[in-house]
Amino acid sequence: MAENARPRVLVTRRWPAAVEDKLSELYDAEFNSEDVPMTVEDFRAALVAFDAVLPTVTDRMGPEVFDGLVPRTKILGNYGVGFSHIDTAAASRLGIVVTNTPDVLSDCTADIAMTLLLMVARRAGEGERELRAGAWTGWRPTHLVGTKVTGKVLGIVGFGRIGQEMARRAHHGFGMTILVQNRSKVAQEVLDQVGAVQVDSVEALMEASDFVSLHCPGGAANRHLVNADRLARMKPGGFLINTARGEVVDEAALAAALTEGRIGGAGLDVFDGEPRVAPELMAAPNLVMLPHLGSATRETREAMGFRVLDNLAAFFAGEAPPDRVA
Ligand SMILES: NC(=O)C1=CN([C@@H]2O[C@H](COP(=O)(O)OP(=O)(O)OC[C@H]3O[C@@H](n4cnc5c(N)ncnc54)[C@H](O)[C@@H]3O)[C@@H](O)[C@H]2O)C=CC1
Ligand SMILES: O=C(O)C(=O)CO
Repeated sequence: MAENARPRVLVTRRWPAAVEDKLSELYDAEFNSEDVPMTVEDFRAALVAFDAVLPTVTDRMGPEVFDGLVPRTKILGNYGVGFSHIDTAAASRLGIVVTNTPDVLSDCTADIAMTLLLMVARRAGEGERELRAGAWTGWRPTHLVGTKVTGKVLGIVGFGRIGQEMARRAHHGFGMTILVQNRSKVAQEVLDQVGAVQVDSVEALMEASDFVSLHCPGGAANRHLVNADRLARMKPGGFLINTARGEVVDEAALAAALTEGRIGGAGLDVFDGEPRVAPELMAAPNLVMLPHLGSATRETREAMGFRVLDNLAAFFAGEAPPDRVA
């Protein structure tokens, strides 16, 4: 970069206007005006042309994006907390720093997990569809009878920032008993805030919970963490909620469990290979699906953008970016 030249920054999707304005003010910023996911070739070209590239969850940055490059890019400022779409080891080998946007989206993502839990338990999607179809014949004691949420057991897989927010909502708002399964031991005082008990296996959690909500990262390590065997361990009538990543659940096994009525229902905000949704899921009963809305509030989407800006500012000032993940 020539001395005093502003860093060249590429934003891979459209961002909230306030953040784009700030980026244009501070950097030589370029936006993907068509707002469609970039290809591998687009990324390879970007990595040799820009000082910073700001990708997001729809950008698959696998090894083929980085292979054999001599990049100009020094930082990938991911817009989002999950970064399993980026081959961080390949980026690091090329000396590229990777950052994410934690915390600012935890509330809203937990809200969507709670929304899915309530919607599927109380058959809200079915009810709305029936009413809009003009098929509602009136109140009756046996109409769209769902499952009570208050006082039930919620099992949380992945007790990090979002998992803990989910537990707060469920425990303090709905009197739920919280079980936790986490990769590492959770501090007792953190469990005590929501009266939670940590169990030592996913199996134990599935067997003891009325509702299971997934809040771990995606990626190869957690692919099909919820598989046919673990689904079979759920209580008959139990519910599965996934706002983590699509690949965490074996979707074919989930669709079978729903279709055969082995579990009560499921709520999904994320899908393996999204935006494609597996036909088996489309056909499955007792399933509420949302198009990856976890962080989709005006306030949060702006905060995510400004969090990326904080990381860029620190990086280009020669300081450690606060949210460095690789
Ligand atoms: N639906 C949506 O729009 C959104 C989805 N997400 C997803 O939520 C994930 C979690 O975000 P945060 O809570 O901020 O991350 P975090 O890093 O604070 O928490 C993740 C937790 O999962 C645990 N974990 C990892 N693998 C595990 C396993 N196999 N079994 C049990 N626990 C495991 C970790 O130890 C950690 O405590 C993100 O990685 C992303 O994939 C995040 C934001 C929005
Ligand atoms: O931040 C993430 O990981 C998302 O999935 C979108 O906010």
